Amino acid sequence: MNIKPRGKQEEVMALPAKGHIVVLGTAGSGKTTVALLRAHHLANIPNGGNVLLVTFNGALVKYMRELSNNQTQKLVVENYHTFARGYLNSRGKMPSRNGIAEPNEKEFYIAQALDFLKKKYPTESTLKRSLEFFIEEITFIERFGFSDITEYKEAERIGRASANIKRENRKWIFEVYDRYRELREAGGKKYDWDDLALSVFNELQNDDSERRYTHIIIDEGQDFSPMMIKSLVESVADNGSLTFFGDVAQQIYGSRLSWRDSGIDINKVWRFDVNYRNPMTITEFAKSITRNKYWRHDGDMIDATSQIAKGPKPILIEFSHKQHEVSWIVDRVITIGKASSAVIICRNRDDITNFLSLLKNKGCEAIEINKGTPGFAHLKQVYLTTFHAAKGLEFDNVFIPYLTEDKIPDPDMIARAVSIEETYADEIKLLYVAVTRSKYGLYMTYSGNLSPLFPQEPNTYDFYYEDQLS
Ligand SMILES: Nc1ncnc2c1ncn2[C@@H]1O[C@H](COP(=O)(O)OP(=O)(O)OP(=O)(O)O)[C@@H](O)[C@H]1O
Repeated sequence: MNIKPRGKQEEVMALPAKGHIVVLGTAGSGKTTVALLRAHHLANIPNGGNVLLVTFNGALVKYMRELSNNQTQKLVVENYHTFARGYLNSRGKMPSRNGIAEPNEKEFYIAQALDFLKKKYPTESTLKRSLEFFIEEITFIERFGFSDITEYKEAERIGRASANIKRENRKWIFEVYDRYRELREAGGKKYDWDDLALSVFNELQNDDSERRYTHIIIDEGQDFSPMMIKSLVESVADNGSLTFFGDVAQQIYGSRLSWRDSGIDINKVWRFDVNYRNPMTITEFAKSITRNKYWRHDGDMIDATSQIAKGPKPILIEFSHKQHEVSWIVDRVITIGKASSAVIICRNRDDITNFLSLLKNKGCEAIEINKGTPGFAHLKQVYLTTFHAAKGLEFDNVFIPYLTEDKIPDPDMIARAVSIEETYADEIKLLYVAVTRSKYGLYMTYSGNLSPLFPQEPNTYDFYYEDQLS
């Protein structure tokens, strides 16, 4: 990485290797870059300790490992769950067979717990709420790590499901949670993916041995639950440092969770507001997404400026048939992918599979990005990815197909939604993440009715009907 930190990036690089640091930065402002540079800097301190650079998803771990090809032995790059499993295993607290309940198993045990309590208290109305309601609220309890009903009842920042539940009725939800854990443990699953962090935290409290990491750096921190961050704070050696990088505008997992609830001890927040990736045209378009009525505002959001003045305006194309839309994207992405990196970002895996086979029929071996993809994103090549896995990555050209009302927001998410409004607010952030992946061109297409999440400001993009295309 031959990047010279500039402005506030340089100031953060120069901060002492002790204590807690929080950096909030807009898309493309160099959070991942400075996270990597600082990780290397800390790992190279003579006689210094080990450094953990931790992020949320597997694809980004691969990307960061690729960027830091001169990994030193003292620097470990991994995702939170790998860290958590490894730590619990080192303490003899991870069953030899996988002891973590997958989301479908979690749903199964919560449904059982709910049935049990409904039978026990047949007239209690709180217990008549939907299964989705209980899954969402139990996940919230786990991510905050409330260890008893009193803590949960007193919590000010409440989960969105419980927002319309009287405080005295939260005890019913907690009872379902207790029963869920009993049933899950009886089924051989000591943890689920959302309460792993609480177990790590509790274990660390009883662990007097020397900490493995002197410094921990968190990238994409906005998607870490408060309990995950608390456990990382606890994992750092006393003489060490914790540096948190995040962007609330890109919070696509666990909304309503805030790093401010996670025990990070700071007196100053650093703000990166210069975008080094997106041309000004894309930055302006991304800002228009945040002015959509479905966007949920947050005081930690950064008002961005772009470092790159020149670039084409984003393009939106309406097609009369989906078939035409797909053919246009396939032809166009193959042409563009010969001279630059080009990605098609889809809402779900089925669409990716379809594009992969259509591209293959035309002799193009596109790469699907997932946690196993080795080194990518900067090659002249066609890529495919989901909105979620695109997080943190960048490409010269980005294609986003199927921007129709029946696809975005995702109908499955709407069907399971406890609150439609909140689901819209979550889904619109996915669109924001996707558009800000582009270093140059941004092509968006649809056939049918345009998604309500698309910005209502036609001056921020160029619009074409398919018959206007050359
Ligand atoms: N000081 C700099 N000089 C030149 N290029 C930079 C600088 N800082 C960052 N960049 C470039 O800007 C782009 C965005 O950086 P990076 O991916 O680190 O941003 P980010 O804040 O993590 O973005 P996001 O949150 O959107 O994933 C990268 O191509 C990076 O190389």
